[in-house]
Amino acid sequence: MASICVPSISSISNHRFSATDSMTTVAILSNLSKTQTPFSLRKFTRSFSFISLPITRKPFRNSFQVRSVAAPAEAVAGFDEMTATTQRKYYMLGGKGGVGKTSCAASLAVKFANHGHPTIVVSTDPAHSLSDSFAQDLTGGTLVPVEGLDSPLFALEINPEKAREEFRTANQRNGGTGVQDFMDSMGLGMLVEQLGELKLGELLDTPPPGLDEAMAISKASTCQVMQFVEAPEYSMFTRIIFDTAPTGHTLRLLSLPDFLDASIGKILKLKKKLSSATSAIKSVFGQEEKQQDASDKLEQLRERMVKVRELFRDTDSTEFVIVTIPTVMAISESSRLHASLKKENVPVKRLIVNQVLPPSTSDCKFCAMKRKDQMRALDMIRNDPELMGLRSIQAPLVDVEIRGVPALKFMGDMVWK
Ligand SMILES: Nc1ncnc2c1ncn2[C@@H]1O[C@H](COP(=O)(O)OP(=O)(O)OP(=O)(O)O)[C@@H](O)[C@H]1O
Repeated sequence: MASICVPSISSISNHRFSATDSMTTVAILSNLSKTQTPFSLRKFTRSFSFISLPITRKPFRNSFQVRSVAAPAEAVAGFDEMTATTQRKYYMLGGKGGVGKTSCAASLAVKFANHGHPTIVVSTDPAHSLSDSFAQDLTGGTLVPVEGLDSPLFALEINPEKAREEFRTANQRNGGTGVQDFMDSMGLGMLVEQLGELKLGELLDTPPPGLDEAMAISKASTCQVMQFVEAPEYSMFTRIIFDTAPTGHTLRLLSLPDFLDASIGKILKLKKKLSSATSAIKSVFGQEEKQQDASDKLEQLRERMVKVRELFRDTDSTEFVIVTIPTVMAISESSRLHASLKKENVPVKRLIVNQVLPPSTSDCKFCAMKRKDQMRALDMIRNDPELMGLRSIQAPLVDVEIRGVPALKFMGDMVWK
């Protein structure tokens, strides 16, 4: 009998129960029938071509199971609890590039929607892949309904170009072409040089590579998140999922509100100190209104950033899920990511180890070597002081790309239990 080394979506979708099925296969299939309406289950099976590749079932026994690596992880809620309340929850998924962040985020969004939660999945990664993952056009920087589900699921790819453009235009609208004019309009022109220490000038005019983008996204995300929180048209959504950019970018994004808050706070303080001394001169030159306007806007931005920062550190409403793969490099990066998130007080409970090779019973030497290598990496997680306390969830490497709603549903049922 031919055997394959990895779980096959196509085979599983065409599968009939039998007494010889491994527990895992039965679990997958019974999960599918439990969570899908007969209609969507039909759609699921229809969406894959039926190739009759027999799968070697026995070795799969443990490969889909959720494994906890340390005692505190036992207390981490399973999917039933994640879905239990209608109180709004935010999930951020992050990790090294290419490990499966988008697939995990999109699969969680599909699963929440299928469990009756009106859901939004937001990509803050400048190199968006939500559209590719859902196999639908979700571009444009606005909320787009995801097709193929019976419940409301919307996607949003934050457009960094648009956000950056808006940021620059707003900056120019504040009275000129750059930071000097902006600061002049605040009555702080002469302080621009002294503000070098804050790096605000650089930040606004000639940001180092990547920082303007991070800032634009941070601003767009901040505004977007606040829109989710405040605007009545979003109040129906009970689950908001962020597919974040690879590690470095995400960390900068998380720490930017703090940095900007401190910078804006310092500017406002300076402005206050100077305002009484300069108000007479300002009123003569008729700049009072413009200054007040700029000052109010800065204050508003600061308040929003404080709110967003608090929201992302609120253990009741928010969770950051780290996604990794069983390689030394990815795990080392996940460990550093967790350390940084802890420092930022961002709640982390779960670690998804994606693309784990199930044991092979064929004589594929490459598969056996690869699996051995992955087992060493999994050991590393068990012994890593940063990662050992997280609930570790293993997701197998499957034999086709995870693309489209049915495949995401399949993945969601493997990962989110
Ligand atoms: N368990 C899996 N089995 C097989 N293929 C997978 C699995 N998880 C993800 N993939 C595939 O791996 C590729 C990368 O996945 P994905 O885009 O989700 O990663 P990412 O971490 O979001 O990447 P990026 O950092 O580039 O945004 C995709 O082609 C996806 O279909």
